[in-house]
Amino acid sequence: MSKLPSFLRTLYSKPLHRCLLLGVSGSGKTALLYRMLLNELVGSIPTIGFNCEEIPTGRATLQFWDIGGGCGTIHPLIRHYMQPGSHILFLVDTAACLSDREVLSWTLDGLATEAQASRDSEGGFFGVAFGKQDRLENAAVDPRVAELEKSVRSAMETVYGDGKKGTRWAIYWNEEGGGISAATGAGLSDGWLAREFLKGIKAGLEEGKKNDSRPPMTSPPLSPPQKDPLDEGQLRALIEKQNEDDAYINLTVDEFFEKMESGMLEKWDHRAHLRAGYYVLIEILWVGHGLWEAAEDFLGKLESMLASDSKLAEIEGREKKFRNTVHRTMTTFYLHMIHISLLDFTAQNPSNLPKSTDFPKFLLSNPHLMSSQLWSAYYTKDTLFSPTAKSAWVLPDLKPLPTYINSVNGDGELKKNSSATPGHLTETERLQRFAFTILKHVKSTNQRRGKVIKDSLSALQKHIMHQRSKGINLEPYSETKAYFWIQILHASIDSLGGAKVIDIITLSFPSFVLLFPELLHRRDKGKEVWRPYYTEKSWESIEARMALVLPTLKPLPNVIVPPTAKEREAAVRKELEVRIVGRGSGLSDVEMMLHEFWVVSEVREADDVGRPPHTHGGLLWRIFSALWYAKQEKRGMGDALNEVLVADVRGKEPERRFGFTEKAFWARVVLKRFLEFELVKPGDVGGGDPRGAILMNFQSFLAKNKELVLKDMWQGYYSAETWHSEDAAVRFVPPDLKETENFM
Ligand SMILES: Nc1nc2c(ncn2[C@@H]2O[C@H](COP(=O)(O)OP(=O)(O)OP(=O)(O)O)[C@@H](O)[C@H]2O)c(=O)[nH]1
Ligand SMILES: [Mg+2]
Repeated sequence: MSKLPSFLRTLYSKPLHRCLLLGVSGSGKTALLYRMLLNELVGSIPTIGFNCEEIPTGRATLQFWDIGGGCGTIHPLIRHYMQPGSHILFLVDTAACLSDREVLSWTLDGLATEAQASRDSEGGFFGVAFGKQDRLENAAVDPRVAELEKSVRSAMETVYGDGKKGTRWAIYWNEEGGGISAATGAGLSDGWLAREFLKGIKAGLEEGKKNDSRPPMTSPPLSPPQKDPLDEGQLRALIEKQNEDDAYINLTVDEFFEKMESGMLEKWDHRAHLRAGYYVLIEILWVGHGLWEAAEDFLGKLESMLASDSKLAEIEGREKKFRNTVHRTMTTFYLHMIHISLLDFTAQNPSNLPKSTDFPKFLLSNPHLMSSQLWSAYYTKDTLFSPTAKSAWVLPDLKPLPTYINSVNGDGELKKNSSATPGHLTETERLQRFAFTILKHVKSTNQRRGKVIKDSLSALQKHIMHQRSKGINLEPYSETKAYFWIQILHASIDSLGGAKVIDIITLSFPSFVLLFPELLHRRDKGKEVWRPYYTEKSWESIEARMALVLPTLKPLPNVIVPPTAKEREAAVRKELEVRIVGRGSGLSDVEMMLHEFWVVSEVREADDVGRPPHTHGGLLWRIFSALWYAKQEKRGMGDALNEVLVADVRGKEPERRFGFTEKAFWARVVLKRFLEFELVKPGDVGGGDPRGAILMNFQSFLAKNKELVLKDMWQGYYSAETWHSEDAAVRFVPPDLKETENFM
């Protein structure tokens, strides 16, 4: 049986309503949220960043986003947490509003601003809750209470008009139930407020349906997807029939694409789409790339096909044969579905990597792909056919994409040891990893090879001396040995040669090793590789340690025998394994040292005044220095972080752009560690340049939290599909692999 039903079965899940919890700073948002969730009063520290919790209510789930800070400071951020249709629950600190005119005016201003913003951005329902009522005395007879309610009501009417109460907004007092209070739990621990708020959301939805002229008030309710007219058996029968008269089965992949790009395919039907996707993906797997490159490749070919067709149609004076347009989300979606089926197919056929001629067999074991309605379980029509989804990759709005991990063990759990450091390494392996990391760095950053090598060698020397001084048993540093491996690996990489080679930038070391087993894999061999070039005496000499000593027997090789097909296949398999299990390769101390060294030197060399961060190191630095200043100036760290988040969400092209989710992720990761970090030297903010002091602290911060230098850390929390989506670029999308709290 195929896996199809496992992810087509769960078509109907509970509706999830996205709700923002707003209110002035200290109004009790966090206390309210956790009273609803845990029925406890949680400690009272101001929220830095945000909390996100799901409160099951009736037959729906309310997903609350509690964003730290008052409306004034966070207002510019709100849109990054909001989606069209997000609902808002605005919390009023009732007691403070009565006793403090300033709080009252902040509250009313904030309320008016957020209500207007919600209206303007097609927001959903807007509720106002009067909290901290345990602090009121004689509320029923206090004229100030009535006065407060009147002001709130009139602010809401100003925004929504007076006829809209109940379907667009509501206020919550809970007079009969004893008020609302996170301290006593009134109105919260029994779920009253959540139920009332959900009622409002639903009333708003009903109203929205009745009145079509108004934009929808919520994320589209989960409607049953359109059913494919064909069931699994029928799909299978269709595939079998098409497999029999498959006109393209004898073409090589290149021939097929040539036909496609020149507009010469007989038809461009669903099967042809799947075939092209399958071919693109198997080629991409060989190179060591993934879905993103596959999507680019596919769309490029599609564009050529459409262009050729138009040209031919014009010349021949006929109608165009292909009517499709380029649709990025649709393409990426199907490629994703083919990709996970392909990984599965690969796992089930361990003897060979999938080939182009396996296409009929592949389809037959994944008949669901043949359904042209497959998308409808994941996307509403409105979302999938929006202009944004056509031009950018947009996440599904009905339910998350299935992942390969899900389809294997159903719970999305990554294997535990995914970031484990490798076991004991020989001196030779350490040097090989050192060399490999440097060469990858040179290739991916386009920096000057000579300078990178020189700097890295001196960093290695320091590192080894430092380790040895701590009593760790390592061979002394040897410039000649380190350089020797750089040279050997460089020649090996060059031997990979021309087009469609494995891309070493994405390759992990354990996979790379399999390409050159004779040189790198077998420990004893690796140990002796220097023998043809150096005499033992010169190899082990003191001079060879201090400086590069040229080979005494023969020059170092420039050419290395390229890997055989079998070796390449072994490497690709290993890499797939690494990717399927998450980043399974682990890094040694030497590799970690290099990454840390590069981050620090980049920050030290950059003149970053007012420049948006465009590298990972730059982003870390920006977040760290914001926190450092906040601490020195005794300002709120939450506000400082919020400023980093709203600033330069998009840096200048063509520099690297950071999406909002990416920045928020790193902000939280850095913050958590910053709170546990003791500043080495506070420095003097008042006079002079504090940069030196920050830099010193930054360096020792990184030394204590080395994992921060790994810019792929997000892979433990997010799927690549989510991380690279347009949604993640413009607003905060929570992790889809691990819970948020794990990194906070
Ligand atoms: N008496 C009383 N105190 C409350 C209530 N809710 C919250 N508090 C207190 O009010 C203070 C602020 O509460 P928080 O929940 O941290 O406020 P917040 O709105 O999340 O604040 P920020 O995260 O800074 O935006 C804390 O000292 C809470 O213990 C309540 O219902 N009654
Ligand atoms: Mg809070």
